[in-house]
Amino acid sequence: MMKNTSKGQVFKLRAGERITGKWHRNEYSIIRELGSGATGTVYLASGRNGQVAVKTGHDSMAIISEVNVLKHFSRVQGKILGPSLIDVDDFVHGQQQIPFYVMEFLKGETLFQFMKDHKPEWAGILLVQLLTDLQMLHQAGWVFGDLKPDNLLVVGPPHRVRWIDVGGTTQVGRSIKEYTEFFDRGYWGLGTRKAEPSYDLFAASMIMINLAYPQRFEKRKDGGGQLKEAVKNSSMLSPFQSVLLKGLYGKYRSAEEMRNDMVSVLNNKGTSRMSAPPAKGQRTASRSGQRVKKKKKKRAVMFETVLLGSFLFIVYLFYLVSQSM
Ligand SMILES: Nc1ncnc2c1ncn2[C@@H]1O[C@H](COP(=O)(O)OP(=O)(O)OP(=O)(O)O)[C@@H](O)[C@H]1O
Repeated sequence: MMKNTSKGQVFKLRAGERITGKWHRNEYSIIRELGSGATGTVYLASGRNGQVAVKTGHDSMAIISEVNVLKHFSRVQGKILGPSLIDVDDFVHGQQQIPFYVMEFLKGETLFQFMKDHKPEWAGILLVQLLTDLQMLHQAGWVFGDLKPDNLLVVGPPHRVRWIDVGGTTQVGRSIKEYTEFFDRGYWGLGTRKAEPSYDLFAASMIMINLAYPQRFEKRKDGGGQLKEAVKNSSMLSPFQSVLLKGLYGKYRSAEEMRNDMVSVLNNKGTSRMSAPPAKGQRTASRSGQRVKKKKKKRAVMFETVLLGSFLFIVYLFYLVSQSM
């Protein structure tokens, strides 16, 4: 099913309203709306143990299906991939019984907000984190499906990409349940809509393309060639070209393979910059020339120090990522 963009919501809860679960009797006080989509609306609310995200819907089957996916996520190798599930219940609103579930509130920024304040290298680091989680999900027999920036948040520090909206998660081998054209390899003529790891890896590459082209773009005749061109023409993406193109063309067998390639590119990027040749034309005989030379040298040392610092920071981040696995 292509994602329905019409926001068919039956009712809205207002700030300050309280809902009480019919079965578990837990009470939640609505703080504000976080967002809404085809299956329901998500609210920030306060519960007995602090802030939570409450998703209400009108279609109980869709809500149950999301709850089932969240339950599966919580069992994936003991690592929480999506927001953790806290409560599932119904509440009565007028004549209606409304299904809802309560999950961990992920306090974070969208990928676009985050990238505005951070260096382009961060896109690569977030991709590495995403691929690490995808590897676990795939190993557990699931494919994320509707992978796109809207379904990701960056929490922290330490900064970490987390998934939200697990509605599109599909068991390996089935047909992708939900997709968004720009991130769908079927739309670009680069593969089927069968749920397999390579489906998510295509979308992971497209997330990077979307970060470089926030306005997105329409497909032309040769979708594959067009994406290749888009990667080559972007200074943000071209260092990752080999990895992104392999992801787009379905050349990776696993998220782990793509992740390892991405880590190598990030490492090489750090070291090759540090070993860059010194600037030309520094040799002068005069004393003023010597001063210029000294200044340049000082600047070069500072530059190298900053680069070395950034490189060590990236290595430290990888260490944090591996610790959180
Ligand atoms: N656990 C959470 N923590 C913080 N914010 C959340 C959480 N879950 C959802 N949100 C916010 O609520 C918005 C709507 O979430 P929802 O899951 O309904 O996504 P959607 O794609 O808009 O909906 P649908 O799957 O129903 O089409 C998200 O874009 C996100 O900003």
